[in-house]
Order: sequence, then C-alpha cells, then structure tokens
Amino acid sequence: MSTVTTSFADVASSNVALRTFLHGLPGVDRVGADQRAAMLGTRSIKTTAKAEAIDLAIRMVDLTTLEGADTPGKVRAMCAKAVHPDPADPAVPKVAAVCVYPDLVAQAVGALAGSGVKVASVATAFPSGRSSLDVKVADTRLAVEAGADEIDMVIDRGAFLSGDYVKVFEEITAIKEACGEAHLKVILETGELATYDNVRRASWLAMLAGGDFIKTSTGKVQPAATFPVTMVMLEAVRDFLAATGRAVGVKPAGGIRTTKDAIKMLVLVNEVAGDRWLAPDLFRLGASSVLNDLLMQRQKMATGRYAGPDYFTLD
Ligand SMILES: O=C[C@H](O)COP(=O)(O)O
Repeated sequence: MSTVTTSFADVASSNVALRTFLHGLPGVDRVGADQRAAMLGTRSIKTTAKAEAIDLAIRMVDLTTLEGADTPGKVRAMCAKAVHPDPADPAVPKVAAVCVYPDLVAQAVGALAGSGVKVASVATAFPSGRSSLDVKVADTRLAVEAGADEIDMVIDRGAFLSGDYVKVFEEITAIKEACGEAHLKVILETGELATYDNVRRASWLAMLAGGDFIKTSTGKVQPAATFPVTMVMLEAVRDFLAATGRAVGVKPAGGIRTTKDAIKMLVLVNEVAGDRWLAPDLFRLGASSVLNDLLMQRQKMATGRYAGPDYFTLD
C-alpha cells in the first residue's frame, strides 16, 4: 500500500491527524470486494485437505455463549465440550477458547484448568459499548482478575461514525492497558459501520491502538461475519504486517453455522492474508453453534455416514 508509511508516531495525536491517515487509506471497491469474496467462496478443496481443514477449524473455534440466561451449569457443560468435543473420539482436537460474559469467567477458568483451552470474555459494556470509560475499564478488570486470558471489547461505534477517532483510539489503549497480559480482541461491529471503507479504517484504528485481534461482530447485530467484510479485514492485517512488522489476528464472529462456511473462511484466510494466519494464534471463528456441524462432517468423512441427530451434545 503506497500511502502507508512505516512511522505511526504522530498518527494518533489529534482527530485531524487520525482522519488524514484513515481517510488516506485506499478506498474499497464494494462491487469488486463482493465479487472477489464470492469467487474465493467457490474454490473447492481436496478430500484430504477437507479433513485437515475441519480439524483446523475446530482448533480455531471460540466456543461462545453470550445470553442473558447463561448459567454456571451451562458454562461448565460448554467447557467440557470445548476440551472433549466428541467424548467418544479422543482424536478430535480441543477448541481454541470459550467466550463468556465477565461474571462467568471464574466458572470457565475452574472448568478449563490445565486443559490449554483459553478463556475469553466480552467486556466494555458489550454489546452496545454505551457506557463511560471508567465502567468499561472496570468491566475489563473484572474479567481479567477472574482469570480471563483474552478480552473481546467493543468499539464505540457512535464515536467512530461521528469522526471522533481519538476517542475510539484512547478507549482501546486504555482497555489494552487494563488487560495486562490478557490478549485484546477489538470488535468493530461491522454491521453498524455502513461501508467497507469504514471497516478498513476501523481495522487500522484498532491495530494502531494496540489490538491483538480485530473481530467482526458481537453476534447481536446483522449482518455479522460476512465473507466480504472478513476479506477486507484480512487485507488490513496483511497490510499492517507489511507496514509495521506486527501480525494482528482476525476473528469473524456471528452467523457462522456450517462446516462449509468455516472452510470457506479458511480459503479466504489463505488467499488473502496467507498461511501464517492459518493457526489459532492469528485466526479464530467466533461461534455458538458451528462446532456440532464440524463434528458431524468430521464423522461423516471418517465413517461414511452421519451420526444420529442426538449423538452430539447441544452447542
Ligand atoms: O462472538 C461470537 C458470537 O456471539 C456468536 O454468534 P453466533 O451465535 O451467531 O454464532
């Protein structure tokens, strides 16, 4: 990207400087992006590659429950599934993480102790992000002190859309500081950002402010993790690495339900960002219910038949 320089020291000094930088990024051709994402989605892969892709997709899942009705029992059951997705087949890999509300982090930490599965927590007045910075920092600390390894924060979309880029930048840096050792995923809520240009700008803003991952959506707003939006974000992390030397992860989340969609995402990752991102430390699939379909397709490939509908526990 010719307009991107390698020095970002002054970019966040004012709204004018941030606006100049973010609006200087190359524009996204909406029709072209939609067509390219659709074209990449039609790529077929060999059967052996499909089996590997299913296991990789399982290892990338952030198994998620973000409901007002969540209970400690539901979180414990989800954690058991995260560690042993198919109790009858120990060859099935563990998922990357579970993702819960801050008040349920302690339950997840207890249930996952020693398993290697990470605990992620949403924070910062999820999903709207409408509260004071003090409340958002406190929300983050609550999750970190309970043992969360990863924090999924939401950006202030109102501030972003009204051009107050410094406010968004400073919130992200404050939450990053509150995270301590925990990794920070920055949720852009792309379904509210209106244009692909805004998705590209918000991606860069989140990365410049120190986000370890950029994440599409809360799962509470439609459209969520579409292929074109994920593609624009993969282009952003690719270009950010080239400009700064820092690799930032990508997490599409919301509406990913099928093995077909999960594999299409992996094709997109490989084609757009490159195989460095084909690993759970740089790519996640945020989903409440894709795991069962991955397990069913995995079993179909291994045995030639589907398990009965009651075979796998509910996601
Ligand atoms: O972060 C993950 C999302 O909240 C999950 O959304 P989903 O229920 O559409 O899979």
